[in-house]
Amino acid sequence: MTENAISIKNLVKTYSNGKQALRGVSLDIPRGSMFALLGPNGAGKSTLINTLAGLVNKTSGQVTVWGFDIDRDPRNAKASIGIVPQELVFDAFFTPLEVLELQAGLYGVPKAQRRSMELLRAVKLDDKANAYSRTLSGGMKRRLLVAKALVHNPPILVLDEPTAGVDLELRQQLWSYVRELHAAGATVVLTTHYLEEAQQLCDRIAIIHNGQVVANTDKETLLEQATEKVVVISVEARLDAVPSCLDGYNATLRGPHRIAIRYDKRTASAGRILAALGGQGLGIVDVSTEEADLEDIFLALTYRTDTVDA
Ligand SMILES: Nc1ncnc2c1ncn2[C@@H]1O[C@H](COP(=O)(O)OP(=O)(O)OP(=O)(O)O)[C@@H](O)[C@H]1O
Repeated sequence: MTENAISIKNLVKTYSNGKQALRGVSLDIPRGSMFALLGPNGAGKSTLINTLAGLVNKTSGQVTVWGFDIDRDPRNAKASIGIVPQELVFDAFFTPLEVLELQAGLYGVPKAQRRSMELLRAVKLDDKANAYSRTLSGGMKRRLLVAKALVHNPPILVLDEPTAGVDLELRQQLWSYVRELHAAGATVVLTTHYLEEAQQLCDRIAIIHNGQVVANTDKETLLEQATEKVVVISVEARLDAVPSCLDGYNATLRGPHRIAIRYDKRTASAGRILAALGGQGLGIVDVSTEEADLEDIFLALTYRTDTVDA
């Protein structure tokens, strides 16, 4: 039995118009992980997720979901995954309770094992159980889609850009529920444009760009790849220009009393920069450093492959 929730080998998808959306993607998503799939628009994230869901037919490659090959055992593969799609699509004339009951029916969940009301309570929609879906706000619809993805009790939950256009409070509610599911054992895969969200929520991160995986590692390792740091030094003296002792550094003024110096932490240190400034009689009053974050790494990686592709 495989340890991976999802295992993808050399996945290629070429659409009928010739567009190669996935160009040999290999990716293992460990069971029990909280996994982020990041990538700019058009990178291939939805194509990847829709392949897992059985909505897109792959061109070649091998995919297993919870150990079930999607070609040889599509029924079990589908039963192992719940997908929250990007678009808010509902039949407006069904109530949330009916939406969940219908979905349970589609998945063949016996009546005695259905838990529609429990799910509505979990996503805080129990008071809307019998309202028409068209009367729900965007955020409520999003929550209903999460409940819908969970009716067949799948061990894997995939959320495709779930918080795009969702306000901050709701986003936090949604994430706290997703965290609960994860703590209860679910494997969670999410695609997001909010890098900060991936950084806060996920333990593993893959970056996909132009249909290829350009990074796939645990969050800490990815963050360690950031080699650039910034030290910001505030001084008493009024500065008109960067002091000449910083020649050779990438230094800029951030106002008349602050200097920001970018440096590569492998070859320089804040201490050395301070030492260079120390003898100048500028009166150092404050020093702070800024670490690169996921966004910097993301930009560096996607920029690099842009350049390679060009
Ligand atoms: N049905 C289709 N026919 C042809 N090309 C498609 C089709 N669906 C997607 N594409 C193209 O495949 C590429 C990958 O698209 P995909 O939707 O998977 O990217 P994405 O990373 O999910 O982007 P977004 O964040 O914008 O949803 C894009 O260039 C897109 O235009």
